[in-house]
Amino acid sequence: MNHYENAIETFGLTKKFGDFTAVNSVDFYIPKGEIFGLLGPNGAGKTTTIRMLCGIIAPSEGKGFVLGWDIAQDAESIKQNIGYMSQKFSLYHDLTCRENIRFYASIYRVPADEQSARVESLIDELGLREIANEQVRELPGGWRQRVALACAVVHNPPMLFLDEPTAGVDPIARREFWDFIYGLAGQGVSILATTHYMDEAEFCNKVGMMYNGRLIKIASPDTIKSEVPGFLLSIECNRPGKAEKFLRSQSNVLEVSLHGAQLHALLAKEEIKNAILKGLKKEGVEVMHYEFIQPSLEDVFISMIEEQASEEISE
Ligand SMILES: Nc1ncnc2c1ncn2[C@@H]1O[C@H](COP(=O)(O)OP(=O)(O)OP(=O)(O)O)[C@@H](O)[C@H]1O
Repeated sequence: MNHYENAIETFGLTKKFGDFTAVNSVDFYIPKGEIFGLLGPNGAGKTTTIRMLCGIIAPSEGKGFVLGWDIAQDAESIKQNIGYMSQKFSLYHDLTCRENIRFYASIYRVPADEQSARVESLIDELGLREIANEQVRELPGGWRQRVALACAVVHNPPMLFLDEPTAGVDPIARREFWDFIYGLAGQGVSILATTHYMDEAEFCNKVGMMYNGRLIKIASPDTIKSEVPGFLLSIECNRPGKAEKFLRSQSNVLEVSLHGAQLHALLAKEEIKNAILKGLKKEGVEVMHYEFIQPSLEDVFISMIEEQASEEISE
């Protein structure tokens, strides 16, 4: 095994498809044993970044190192030493859950006399015992996701790539999934996971926000939260539509969004709250409840994208 400090390092990593730049000069690193979350809307370039790092497609420009190996030269060594769970879990539907895991154990050259023990221990760790003999085609998405995870880690890879591993999976299964991933990181496994779910970013040591092929921000989830420009006031009222219109007309209100029956207003200053509440009353809006809330990563991401878009317009 190579000597390395960072499981991943990239320098100006870029992928062009014809004239289109899918990944634009991305720089980041993942220290050994850390979880890095790549967040961003569809088409941001997350999967393309992973494919380059796994040695599946070649970068157009820039450099990337995985477990100390150069992605341009050592793709085969990388492939043998990573786990990769792609969006379309690559499972064999006519094989059982156990047969799928066993199959991947042979592909990844787990020694023959260790295969059974490893497969059975993963079946237990991931709670797959009751469906171990069922064909994958019979299983709902949440189970398939666990089987795919077992296949991706069967050879104990020190680096794991997870591309939207929990898409379409219910919140309890997502939580269990992340508990397992956390355990792996605790054993020194480094992890790169992409997700659309902002709440999942909170399981990560660092989060990279990707948009239009660029990594627009890298920070810890807490840092990102603390960087939100303003104070987020949540308002519950009887006429949300009218309240929204009023709030949008106020220059001190930076953003307004509707979340079910609640309005979120991002105030430039904390002290304008009273004037806002008075203004709503004057408009005939009855406020039942209000409170300042901690912005979610989604709130922060939206404001970063807006900032980025306005920078691009002014360039
Ligand atoms: N082989 C390809 N040829 C041409 N364009 C491609 C190719 N692969 C990806 N793209 C384009 O590159 C952009 C980035 O795609 P990518 O799949 O990396 O995004 P993503 O952030 O992973 O989004 P998603 O969550 O939808 O997978 C998209 O506009 C996509 O259409």
